Amino acid sequence: MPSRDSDTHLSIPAAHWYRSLAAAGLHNPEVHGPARYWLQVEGSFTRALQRRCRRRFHVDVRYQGFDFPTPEEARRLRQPPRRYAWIREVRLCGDGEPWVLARTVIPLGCLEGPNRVLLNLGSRPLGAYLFSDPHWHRGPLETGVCRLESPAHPRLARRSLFHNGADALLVSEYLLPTLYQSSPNPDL
Ligand SMILES: C=C(O[C@@H]1C=C(C(=O)O)C=C[C@H]1O)C(=O)O
Repeated sequence: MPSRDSDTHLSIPAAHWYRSLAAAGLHNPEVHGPARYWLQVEGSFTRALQRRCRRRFHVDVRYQGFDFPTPEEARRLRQPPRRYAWIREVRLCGDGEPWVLARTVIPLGCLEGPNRVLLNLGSRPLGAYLFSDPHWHRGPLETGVCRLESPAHPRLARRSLFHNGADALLVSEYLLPTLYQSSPNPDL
């Protein structure tokens, strides 16, 4: 997937998506290692990362604007190809270090009424909005196996649709190895 980031190991990689962790594990057994906690953690991912921080959590917005989703994203969202969506790419950083790269595709239908606020999130985490509004419901998590580009590059990812009535947006989170290689579980 093309990414706007010039820092190559911090750019969003191409990934294959699997409906279950077990299916992804056949392609990369690393899903059963320390990353597993992060691939499966329920509730807001932002909250889980904040619990892992010693000092400060912040969202570093790398890109946001209207653009075309990839063909695979459009299929997952059941959108016709080449229809504009609001696309947001961020780094989720803990204690000053990037831990996760996230890409969110928000079809135009999700941006009506009060959800127009999604256009102006800035560095406020998307999860804080989605999990505070009872109209949004998360669908099942998928596990992504990324194309390997360098040792510091994300190798594993997770994504899910968030539904609001007939509308849905797609949130994909790519784990940087620094997140799970030092301390796999925030409760440890
Ligand atoms: C969906 C969530 O929101 C997080 C915040 C994001 C953002 O601000 O763009 C992107 C991905 C998420 O990990 C969450 O916290 O679960």
